Amino acid sequence: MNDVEIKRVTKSYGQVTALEDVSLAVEAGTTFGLLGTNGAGKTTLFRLLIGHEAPDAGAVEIAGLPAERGVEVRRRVGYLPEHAGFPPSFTGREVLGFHADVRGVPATVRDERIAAALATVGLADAADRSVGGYSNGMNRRLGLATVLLTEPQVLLLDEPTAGLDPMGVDAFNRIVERIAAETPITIVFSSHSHAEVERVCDQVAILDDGRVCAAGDVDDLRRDVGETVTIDLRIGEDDSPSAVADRLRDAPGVTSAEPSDDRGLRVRCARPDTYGVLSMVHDVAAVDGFEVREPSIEDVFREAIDGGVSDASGDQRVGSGPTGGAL
Ligand SMILES: Nc1ncnc2c1ncn2[C@@H]1O[C@H](COP(=O)(O)OP(=O)(O)OP(=O)(O)O)[C@@H](O)[C@H]1O
Repeated sequence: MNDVEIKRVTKSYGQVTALEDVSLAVEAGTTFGLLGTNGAGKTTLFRLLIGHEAPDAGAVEIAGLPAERGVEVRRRVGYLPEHAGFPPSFTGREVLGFHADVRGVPATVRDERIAAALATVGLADAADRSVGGYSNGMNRRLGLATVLLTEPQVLLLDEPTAGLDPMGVDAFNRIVERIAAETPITIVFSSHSHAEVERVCDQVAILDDGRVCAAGDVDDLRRDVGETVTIDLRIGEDDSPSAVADRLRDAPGVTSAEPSDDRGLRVRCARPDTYGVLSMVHDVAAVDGFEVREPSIEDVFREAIDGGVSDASGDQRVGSGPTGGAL
């Protein structure tokens, strides 16, 4: 059973097409990552899912309801927008009390739900402090607590860790992972970070300029590009990475070869050709060091943005443009 069904959705704001012919399905119980650069259309997709806006074309269903039935949808779906803020003089517990009332949490379970939400996000000890004194990370965790109060079927988290320091990102993501493991909730989680999506999500869709350019199981997508490895080399001072890249680019098995900085060279090649490529570099330049990297979601993203197309069925066409690092 799918908790999210987006069928051929298009949404424009004046001349700007925010989403174009987007189709996605999220199976119940999945943690689904929406990965995309600034302006890719992630927030627009969330706004359509929660029924704050309607698509120009296509259909959106969530938690078994058409998204246009906004009030009913919001009883089943918890939406944490990108910039959720709270009155600084309120305590964490008061913020949650306010949200419990607004969201119609029954009085009989109100205090119990608030205590459970505080415990889940690790704020029980800070519950009676005013949120003006909370760190950024604590504020985000309080935001997460507000959307847990109704025990939703689906959680929509729009870039919940944007702007947090690595410790804050880690703390937030550990909570999301625990919720995903211990409850049947379906989670849709948007991010700019490949590493984060790879860690937290089972499924991913990569959005670029309003279009889905790859989607599917995180492991399957990684396997699709799994025959390509990335070799990061440090080239000795007497040689030029761009000259070495020029010589390698057309060599057998090499997908791409680009200087990565004034001494760095990044080569992508078919796994069986790794040794041959390293030998070729050694033949033409002094190498101070190298690292061979297995494929990651970042590689999937680059393939997709460079022109490849993939979908959840595993049907993939891989692009061959430069590996420019889109994020
Ligand atoms: N209300 C609006 N009016 C006009 N243009 C809009 C509006 N909302 C979004 N857009 C445009 O639609 C496109 C998609 O925006 P959206 O906010 O959905 O992207 P995003 O992936 O969430 O970006 P970010 O990572 O920066 O939050 C952008 O070009 C944006 O400028």
